[in-house]
Amino acid sequence: MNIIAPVITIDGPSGSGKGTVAGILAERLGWKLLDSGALYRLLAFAAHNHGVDLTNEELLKKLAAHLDVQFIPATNGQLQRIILEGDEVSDVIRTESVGSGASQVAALPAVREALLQRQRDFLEMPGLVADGRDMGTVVFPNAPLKIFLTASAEERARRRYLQLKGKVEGVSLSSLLDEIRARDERDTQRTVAPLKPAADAIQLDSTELSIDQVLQRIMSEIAIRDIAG
Ligand SMILES: Nc1ncnc2c1ncn2[C@@H]1O[C@H](COP(=O)(O)OP(=O)(O)O)[C@@H](O)[C@H]1O
Ligand SMILES: Nc1ccn([C@H]2C[C@H](O)[C@@H](COP(=O)(O)OP(=O)(O)O)O2)c(=O)n1
Repeated sequence: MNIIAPVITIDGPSGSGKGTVAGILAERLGWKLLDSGALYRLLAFAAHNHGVDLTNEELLKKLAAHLDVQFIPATNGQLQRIILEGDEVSDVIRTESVGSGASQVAALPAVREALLQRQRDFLEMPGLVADGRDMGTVVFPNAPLKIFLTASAEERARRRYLQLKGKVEGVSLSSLLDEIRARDERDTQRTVAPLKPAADAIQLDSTELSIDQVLQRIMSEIAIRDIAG
């Protein structure tokens, strides 16, 4: 019998806490993790390295189909590691400039199409936690639990600022807020797979919630649905 593994999708805008919450949930449940944004970031980063213009849909589609990438799962409190063409790129793909490039290539339909099956291939027993923009709407529309995580743009910029301060030079709260707003605009306005809650998603505003409180809310939704065994 072919048993389909359950998926929990966590979609939402930049800085809402998706990656943090998805990583902790996957570890807690012993499930696989799909950080779909990393795929778009890797593509933008690889395009830059190979001198491919971020508007060249044909070449980006080919690059996306052949991306040589390895995700090494988190263990014992160590974060997931990402290897691109043999080099560790876990940190360098997290800058706001790579995020902005990711958002540009992500608006191209041929790129999304090229990455679709690669994302679905992450699904395996006992389950998958998938974070991104279109996990609940396009990639895993039958997921038994869909979360749409938000927070005010000001709070998301503040979180990013705290995260990057001391690690990245010249980071400023006001430019982060501008960049976050520009990315929100591009991600929600694009015609293909725009950022929006699935009709059956649970919307969670984390502006006033701690990471633990967000996790508690999601754990109670998992318990209600009895999806984690
Ligand atoms: N509820 C929260 N309260 C305060 N800080 C948070 C919360 N959720 C996440 N963070 C912090 O905000 C930053 C961005 O979170 P992240 O998970 O990368 O967001 P996303 O994946 O949605 O872009 C991280 O430093 C994270 O620790
Ligand atoms: N499923 C996804 C995931 C990310 N993207 C695009 C849009 C986002 O602005 C970029 C980067 O996504 P990522 O989740 O890594 O960004 P944040 O951590 O939320 O800042 O990629 C997408 O279009 N679809």
